[in-house]
This record gives sequence, C-alpha cells and structure tokens, in this order.
Amino acid sequence: MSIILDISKIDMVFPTPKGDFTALQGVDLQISKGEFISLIGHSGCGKSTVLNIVAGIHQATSGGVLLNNKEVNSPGPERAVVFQNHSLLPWLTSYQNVELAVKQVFAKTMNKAEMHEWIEHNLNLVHMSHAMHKKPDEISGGMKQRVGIARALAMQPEILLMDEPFGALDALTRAHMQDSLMEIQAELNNTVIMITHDVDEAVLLSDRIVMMTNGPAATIGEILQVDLPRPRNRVELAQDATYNDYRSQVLSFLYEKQRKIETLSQPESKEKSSKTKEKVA
Ligand SMILES: Nc1ncnc2c1ncn2[C@@H]1O[C@H](COP(=O)(O)OP(=O)(O)OP(=O)(O)O)[C@@H](O)[C@H]1O
Repeated sequence: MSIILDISKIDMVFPTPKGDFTALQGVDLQISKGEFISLIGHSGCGKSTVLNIVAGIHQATSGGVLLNNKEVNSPGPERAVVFQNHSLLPWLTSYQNVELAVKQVFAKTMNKAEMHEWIEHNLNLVHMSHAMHKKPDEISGGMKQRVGIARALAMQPEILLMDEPFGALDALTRAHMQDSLMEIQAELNNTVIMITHDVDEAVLLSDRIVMMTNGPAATIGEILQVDLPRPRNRVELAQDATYNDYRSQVLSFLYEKQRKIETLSQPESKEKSSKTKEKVA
C-alpha cells in the first residue's frame, strides 16, 4: 500500500518560563492510505502534540511531516480535525455548520445544487438527516459529534484527525459512534489517526495501535498490528482469543512497561492519568 503520511523523526521542544521542555523526541511513523491508526498513551505523553503537528497547528522543532510527499507546515482542508467537544458554531444549524466547511473547500468546483446534495449526503452518512435544521443546543452530545464528523468528512480530507472524538459520550452512544465510524471508513476508505484513552476502542477500530512512552521526550514505544478481519462485531470479539490477546498487549504496555509513576509532587499528572484508568476498568 502507498504511504500517504510520513511523520519523520519529529522532536518538539516547547519554551516555558522554567526553560525548554522536550515533549517529543524522535517520533517516526509512516501511514498507508486507508489505514486506521490509534494513538494511545498516558495523559500528557504527547498524543495531541503529534496530532497538532500533523494538522499543521504546531511546527515540529526538528523533523517534519509529508502528506503525499508535500511538506505540512500549516492547517489545510485535506487534514480535517474532529475534537472531543465537536466545536460546532452554536448559532448555525447542523446543515449550516457542514455548509460552511463545504463552501470553504468546494466553492469553486461545485454549484449550489451540488453543494446542497453533498451536505445532505454527508449528514445522511452519520444518520443526522432528520435533525439537520436543528442548532447544536437542540441536539444531544452524540448527535453534535455526528455533525462534527459529517463536517469533517464533507471536506473530503486526505486524512481524518480525531482527538478523543468520543471521549465525552456515554458508553452506549460511544459504541454506536464507533460502529458508525467503522461503517463509514469501510465505505470511504478514509485514512484516520485517532487519539484514544480507551483500549477496547483502539483494538476494535484500528489497523495499528501506536503506543507512546511517557514524557518528557516521549516517543513511540511499540506498534501493535491488529489483524482482525473486518467488518468487526464488538459482541463476537468480546469472546475472541486474538482480540483479547491484543487487548492484553496494550494493557501490558500501559500498566507494566510504561507504568505511570504518581507522586504527591505531581498532582496534575495524578488527576490526568486516572482518566486512562477509568476507561480501562
Ligand atoms: N504549548 C505548550 N507549551 C508548553 N508545554 C506544552 C505545550 N503543549 C503541550 N505541552 C506539554 O507537552 C506534553 C504533551 O502534551 P499533550 O497535550 O500532547 O499530551 P497528551 O498525550 O495529548 O495528553 P492528554 O491525554 O492529557 O490529552 C505535556 O507535558 C504538556 O504539558
């Protein structure tokens, strides 16, 4: 398969009042077209920093990112980002939120009728046609997240970047969203990088799970290839020995090899790392 994204030897150093802080060191990852990659690691290890560099929001201190052999150094519609908190504009309806993105990308290539059809098509993909004229405060958290995904998909990005997209949802809604995302990806063959704290979510959705070491100077510790046939069914997989073996390998990396040492002098990391544990329990 062809490499679409080349993350090459990335270091990221943030200047802070206490001096330079090396967040990432030597992060190197090549991603093929159509791959679903999860980034997992303890809180604060640098997952969002990696995603933000790929999104073009941050510039790596050294090393760089190539998308289809072109250097990434600013945000662009070919890399759509879905955040945990949907980030819809509250004064616009679901339809209008998607429309805004579509106009940004396709104003020169689509006429009005084509745009209308394309917006409806993408809202349909995430099963939101029935509420497309509602504003964000009139729909549930899961529905808002669906609109955020429709907006990202409607830009026809080369890569979908998802930063804990389902982190704020209840378990049942989360499961529905994961299933929808798997269906959409099977249909569109999107290349996806998703940050998650949820081991089951990572194994269920991914082709590869990229496990990051704890910072400072975090890097990729291990990469797990998930060779489970698709379509994947969560109920059947719960009993599947291979699935459970993958799950154990991720847990072992997080809680044995990269055990997060919590001390009283690190109240913030203590609070943050409990986020990972909750999802795992
Ligand atoms: N702009 C910045 N200036 C200084 N330090 C930063 C900056 N952005 C991130 N960091 C630090 O870099 C490290 C990595 O942060 P990052 O947000 O990428 O971690 P993360 O793995 O995504 O965390 P979480 O899972 O909690 O979202 C952290 O120690 C963080 O405090």
